[in-house]
This record gives sequence, structure tokens and C-alpha cells, in this order.
Amino acid sequence: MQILLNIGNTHTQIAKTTANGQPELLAQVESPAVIAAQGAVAVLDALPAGWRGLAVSVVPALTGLLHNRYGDALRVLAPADFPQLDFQRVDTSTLGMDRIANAAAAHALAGRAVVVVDCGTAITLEAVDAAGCFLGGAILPGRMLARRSLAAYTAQLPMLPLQQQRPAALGRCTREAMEAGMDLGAVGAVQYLLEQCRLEMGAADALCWAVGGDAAFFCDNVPGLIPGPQYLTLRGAACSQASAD
Ligand SMILES: Nc1ncnc2c1ncn2[C@@H]1O[C@H](COP(=O)(O)OP(=O)(O)O)[C@@H](O)[C@H]1O
Ligand SMILES: CC(C)(COP(=O)(O)O)[C@@H](O)C(=O)NCCC(=O)O
Ligand SMILES: [K+]
Repeated sequence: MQILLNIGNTHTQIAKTTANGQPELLAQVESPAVIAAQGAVAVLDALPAGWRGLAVSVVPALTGLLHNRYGDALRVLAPADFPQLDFQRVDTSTLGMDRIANAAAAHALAGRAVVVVDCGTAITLEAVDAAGCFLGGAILPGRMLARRSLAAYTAQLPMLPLQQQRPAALGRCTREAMEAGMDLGAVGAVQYLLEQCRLEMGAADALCWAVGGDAAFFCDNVPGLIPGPQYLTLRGAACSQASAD
């Protein structure tokens, strides 16, 4: 049985590959809370012996814990596992593996120029041209991270919950003003980054796919941004050369 893991800064997704090659989610756990505390993942412990896993991780400490527990059963993917992508334009020594997996899956599934917007802890953009060249992208704070940083690094601003409505720009109290800045600001940032990406790529018709835990909010509010295929990062793991080994 082939297992796929996507270890992000907020969540870790664990899936198995079905007969048609699609990931089927087995569990989603909170990355730091569950893995750091237990040094293990319950669904992996419960699998019949002999499973092999492919992990996309952007949290080295958790990768290390899982490697200690599961050893060679769990293969941690690296840029070299994606020879179908052309990385000439980017520095793969600093690029997050989730972003590489997103690019690989997007290239395989879109078959044309595409920009992935991964709305996770951080929001990332990954631009891939029709030939599979990773052209670059952007990183900005996600909406929850913006809330945490304003609450943690100011004396008077409160921690606000995420909300799904589009706020007005003219906030009339602290909460509304923060929502305007963080949520409408993030919408504006993503919209502008997508415009600029399409310009710099020379692909005005590039697909724009949103994935990740906060994708719905951005699809609702950014013109032209549509939901990308479910579990795109896990699908990327399944597109790796290591998947065929
Ligand atoms: N119910 C929710 N619980 C946690 N995060 C949520 C929820 N709804 C939306 N989010 C947003 O999704 C982000 C987490 O997305 P996810 O794709 O799981 O992140 P990561 O890949 O970084 O682990 C949060 O930071 C937050 O902005
Ligand atoms: C940008 C990220 C923090 C996003 O992680 P996530 O929000 O998905 O947990 C991660 O992709 C990362 O650590 N990247 C390294 C820097 C880079 O991609 O250039
Ligand atoms: K991610």
C-alpha cells in the first residue's frame, strides 16, 4: 500500500493511493500538536506491516521525528524526485517541498500554464508554464497567521477568529478595521500577485487554482481564482519519480 503525507505548518494530511492513483484521505492531524507530542501518527501505526510512504514536508523537526519512528518506510521527497519539472529559473535549495509538489501536480493535471495559490499557514503562489518550467512565485502570511502576529506583537489588538464574509474597507471599530486590513488586504494582495504573475509569465490565460485550508475564502473573493483539484500537494507526491520506484 502506498501512503502519501503532506506535512504542513498547521496540518498533516495522511492519504493512501487508490487504484486509479488518486489520494484517499485517511486522516488530517494538527502538525505540531499531534506529531511533536506523540512522535508518531496513529493511522500509520495502525497500518498493516509493509506499507511504504512518500512525504512532502516543510517542517524539518517533524520530518525528523517521523523518520526516527518509521525509518526507511517513509521516503522524504526532494526536488530531484521531480525530474519532470524544469527548475532552471529557481533556487531549489530554499524552495518548500509543498510548493514543488503543487507545481508537479498542477503541471500534470492542468497541461497548460498555471498558477497555484496555496492558502495555508502561509499563502504561496507557484507559477508553472505549459512546458513544466517552475517560474517562481510569492510567499505571504495566511489570514490566521496575520491574526496571530497582530495579536502577539501589539499591546492592544485582540486575537480574532477567522470569518468567511468579505469585510468592508471602512472598518468602524478595531475588529472591523483589522478584518479589512487582514482579509480584504489578503484578497487584494493575491489578486495583484496573480495579475503580475500572469504578466511576468507572458501567459494572460494561465489557470489560477486555489488549494489549502483557506482556499474557499480566496475563491469567493478573487476574480478568476477557482478551486484547484482536491489534495493537490498529495497528488504532487504521487507524481514524483519516487512513486514509480
Ligand atoms: N477550520 C479551520 N481550522 C484551521 N485553519 C483553517 C480553518 N479554516 C480555514 N483555515 C485556514 O487554513 C490555514 C491552514 O491551511 P492548511 O492548508 O491546513 O495549512 P498548512 O498546509 O500550512 O498546514 C489556517 O492557517 C487558516 O488560515
Ligand atoms: C512557505 C511555506 C512556509 C508554506 O508552508 P505552509 O503554509 O504550507 O505550511 C513553506 O513552503 C516553506 O517553508 N517554504 C520554504 C521557502 C520557499 O518555499 O521558498
Ligand atoms: K501546505
